[in-house]
Amino acid sequence: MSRAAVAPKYPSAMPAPEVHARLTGVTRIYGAGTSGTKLHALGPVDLTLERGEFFSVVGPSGCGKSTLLDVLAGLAVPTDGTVEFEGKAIRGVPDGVGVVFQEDASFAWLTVRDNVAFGLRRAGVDAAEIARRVDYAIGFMGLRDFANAYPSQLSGGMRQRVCIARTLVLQPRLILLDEPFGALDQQTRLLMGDELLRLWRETGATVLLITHALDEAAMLSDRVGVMSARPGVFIDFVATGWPRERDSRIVSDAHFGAITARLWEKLRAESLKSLGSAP
Ligand SMILES: Nc1ncnc2c1ncn2[C@@H]1O[C@H](COP(=O)(O)OP(=O)(O)OP(=O)(O)O)[C@@H](O)[C@H]1O
Repeated sequence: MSRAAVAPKYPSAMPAPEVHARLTGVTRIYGAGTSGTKLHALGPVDLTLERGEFFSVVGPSGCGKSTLLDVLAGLAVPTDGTVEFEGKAIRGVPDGVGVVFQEDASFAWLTVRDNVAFGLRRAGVDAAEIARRVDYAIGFMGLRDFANAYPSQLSGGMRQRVCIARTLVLQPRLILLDEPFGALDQQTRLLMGDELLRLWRETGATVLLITHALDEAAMLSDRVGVMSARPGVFIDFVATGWPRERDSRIVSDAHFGAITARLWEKLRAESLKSLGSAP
């Protein structure tokens, strides 16, 4: 056997990456099993998320990104293939997985504090523990002064902070975000990106972010997966090489431009396909 074949892939001082979630041969066909119209939305997709990595997905509109997230969240069952989280097949929403959606999903009739406490109350967590976790999440997301406000009294960015705090309070080990900042203006989006990086660093959670914004993907991620036009499959994986300590100031780094250029090069052709135009 050659030396190269037996050499360890990682130096002994550096632990090998641990698989946190894995999709193998996952497809999703809407309407499968019925006599009506079938729509092949996704796959086959193979994807491995390492524990603690920040992974983003970009792809043309309608290519199956949200479907991919739904499958990982246990909200949709794949037509084919397997989905694992922490070594176990996913059936239903797994404990330890938190989801943040694009739309403002805060409850208008509850205060910020009650919004954040909602999931814990439903789960029957005791009152002292709820108070402790809610205080932490509200403080972490900079919402302390708004704890007794209602969502209608907050800006879009603050409401999305409430939604993130509501997920954070559940102490997820895998956080799935579907276009969480899509409705926000550019400056707020970049600053919310900084908040998300801080949350990722401090919790050690694995993050999967779906975004249309290439700058967001390039700035936030350790790795970006580019999907094809529907049915979405991964056509490229781009490792950004950023240090763990990073923030939105890296948008002025020359390397940032190189990453977004590569993402756009791949995405442009696929987006034209999904619009029905020639590249
Ligand atoms: N419940 C459903 N039933 C039938 N078709 C669906 C359903 N949900 C999504 N689709 C279709 O599946 C395809 C993929 O949808 P999906 O929302 O996953 O894509 P996406 O990449 O997240 O889209 P966008 O970028 O516009 O948010 C689309 O053609 C969509 O119309």
